[in-house]
Amino acid sequence: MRDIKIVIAGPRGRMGREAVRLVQQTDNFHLVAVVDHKNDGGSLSDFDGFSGLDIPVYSNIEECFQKVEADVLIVLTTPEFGMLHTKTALSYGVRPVVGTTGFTKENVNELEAICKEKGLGCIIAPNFAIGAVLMMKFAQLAGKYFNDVEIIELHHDEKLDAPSGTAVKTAEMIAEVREAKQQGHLNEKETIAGARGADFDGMRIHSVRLPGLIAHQQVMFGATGQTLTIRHDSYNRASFMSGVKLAVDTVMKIDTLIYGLENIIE
Ligand SMILES: NC(=O)C1=CN([C@@H]2O[C@H](COP(=O)(O)OP(=O)(O)OC[C@H]3O[C@@H](n4cnc5c(N)ncnc54)[C@H](OP(=O)(O)O)[C@@H]3O)[C@@H](O)[C@H]2O)C=CC1
Ligand SMILES: O=C(O)C1=N[C@H](C(=O)O)C[C@H](O)C1
Repeated sequence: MRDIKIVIAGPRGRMGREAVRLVQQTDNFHLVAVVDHKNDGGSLSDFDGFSGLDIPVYSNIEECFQKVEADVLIVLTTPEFGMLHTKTALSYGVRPVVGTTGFTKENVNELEAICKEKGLGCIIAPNFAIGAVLMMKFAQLAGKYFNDVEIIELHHDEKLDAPSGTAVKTAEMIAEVREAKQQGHLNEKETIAGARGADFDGMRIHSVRLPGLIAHQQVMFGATGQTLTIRHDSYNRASFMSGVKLAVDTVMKIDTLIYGLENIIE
């Protein structure tokens, strides 16, 4: 297995901390730097929970790639910075593995064009958990047979984007196969704005935010006399790490952009 030199953006975050652990535990992965907008210089070991990790810290991603040779950037920052970090990595010939959510269709298209032009791999994964990827695939299968669907995503209350990247991806995948339909009663009216959730191609997406939750989603289908519910729960962030590992290994072997782990799992 070839050695892969990795930079992580957002190392002090909930996902970033897990990713640092993953890289440390994987023989052919080597953490060469981290990008942390609030800290510049010094070492990752200066921060709580990273003792012994003598890894350089850069606040400026451009400076990071000018000084450090890297193969892959793992992007685990906030929706506001995800696009900037991904584009910067590509401009330095570094392959991005993007966990950050909140990308628009236009963002994905723009990145796809850059990857094509440069012949570089990039993976954007709205959800790295294998169970969540299966939940989306199963929901897509069900969407061929049921055209009434409501997606209910439930997350911790520190989450910045709504709906979740997973919910949007699920809706996109269902929309590829579902017979178009505007759901609910033709004359339905919200007496409180937002009561019926977000409208994606006539499907509804509901976002629940509560302390105590991590990342959960159920996709409910309905037809005469029956419902079908497909549900996935992540109880911790370690649940995402086998997907991050798969994405890092895979991004080194591709020269285009892949949006969604369902496109790379066997
Ligand atoms: N694809 C997947 O499977 C998963 C994706 N996610 C997504 O990953 C992202 C991160 O989630 P999570 O870890 O929970 O969020 P956190 O808020 O815990 O972490 C984000 C981290 O990014 C840091 N940060 C913000 N801006 C910058 C910047 N410009 N440069 C460097 N670091 C920066 C923040 O620092 P500070 O707080 O100091 O500002 C923080 O440490 C979200 O978009 C989330 O939706 C989450 C879980 C799974
Ligand atoms: O912010 C999170 O926590 C998560 N974000 C991703 C999303 O928006 O779908 C993936 C997972 O649901 C956890």
